[in-house]
Amino acid sequence: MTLITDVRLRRVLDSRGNPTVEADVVTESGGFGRAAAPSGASTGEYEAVERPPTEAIAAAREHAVPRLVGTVYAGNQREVDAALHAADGTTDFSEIGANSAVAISMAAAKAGADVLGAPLFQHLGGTFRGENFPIPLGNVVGGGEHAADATDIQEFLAAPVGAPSVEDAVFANAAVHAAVADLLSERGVPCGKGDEGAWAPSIDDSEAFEIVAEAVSMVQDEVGFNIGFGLDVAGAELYDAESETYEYSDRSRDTDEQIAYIADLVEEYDLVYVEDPLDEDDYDAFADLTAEVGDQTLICGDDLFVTNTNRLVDGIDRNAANSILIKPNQIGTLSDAFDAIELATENGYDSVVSHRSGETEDATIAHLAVATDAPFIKTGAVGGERTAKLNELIRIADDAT
Ligand SMILES: C=C(OP(=O)(O)O)C(=O)O
Ligand SMILES: [Mg+2]
Repeated sequence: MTLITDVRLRRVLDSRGNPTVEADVVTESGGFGRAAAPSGASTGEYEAVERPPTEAIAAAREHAVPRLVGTVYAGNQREVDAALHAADGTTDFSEIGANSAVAISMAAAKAGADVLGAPLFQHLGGTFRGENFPIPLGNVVGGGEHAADATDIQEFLAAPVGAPSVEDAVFANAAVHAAVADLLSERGVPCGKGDEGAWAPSIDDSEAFEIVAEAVSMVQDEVGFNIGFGLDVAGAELYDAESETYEYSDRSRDTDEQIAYIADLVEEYDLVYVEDPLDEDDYDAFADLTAEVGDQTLICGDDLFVTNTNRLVDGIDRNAANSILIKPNQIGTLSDAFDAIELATENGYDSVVSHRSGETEDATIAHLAVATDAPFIKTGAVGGERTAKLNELIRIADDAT
């Protein structure tokens, strides 16, 4: 019943107004799935390759579609993803593009769920999934590669760790986002939003820390549960390999100073989450920081691990980080993303399923997080392409998908 009978690919718009790949998968019995690839701006050096959409679509039509249609069952995700790898023939999807691969992989999963008449999370995770929900990390202030003239640190994230339900958590993040706007306005700071909907004021990091800490504490008092906050430093974007320093607007830090700086921030703001505090090549520095503060906070590898089990094995061997960001398009298929989550879980690393800065209304990651029992999801706080995922989580909790 889930035999794939058609795969259609097209260019659609992403949230930055750039073209991206959308895939439709149709099965023998009329099952249908549609999914679109997201796209990063602060991409890791070791990510699978995103090709220009027109090229990715042409290559996938030539190499992948003939291998899937009439041969592969959408209900068998491993088979779909193995066919995508075989069609591509490289280790990094540089032939058909990770954007074509991930769009097809996710669309096939949805077509498989459609035939079964099961919600996507249940098709992917099994019948006993759907009881636990990830804590949403929502960025409320940001800069780095996501906004010009804003903070050096890429993302300041609300983390409603004490929320009694996913719905409460989602609304708490939106309330922190709104509280930040009020505080900025009180200070007379004008601002627009960055790529992910976070406020992007022209302030330095220390002022952002003050404002976010205050906003979090205000909302925490209102809602009566614990809200922490976290960061995505996007350290690789700050790191200058030539001088071996992290370049902030007001100063440079060498690696030891960067480790000490982050450890101080964890202490001072009781941070519950720190993503990519260090350069993507520096496992040793990640290990040093994890040894120092890893019992107090999550140290998460995004550009460090790029959802890749080979890189995660290296991290586990060296005790670098204690958490991994999971972005399906960094690795190209849902099966590979699943393998990364499984390996992480087996080794005590928490998984954080994540959006990209360039997104669409696709909500697959909400289902992926529930299917894998991931403890966290990072998908923004406001904005249509972000709320697509947050609202889907609320619907899953309400049994309404
Ligand atoms: C979501 C992120 O940004 P991008 O998609 O630009 O890599 C991130 O760095 O975690
Ligand atoms: Mg990141």
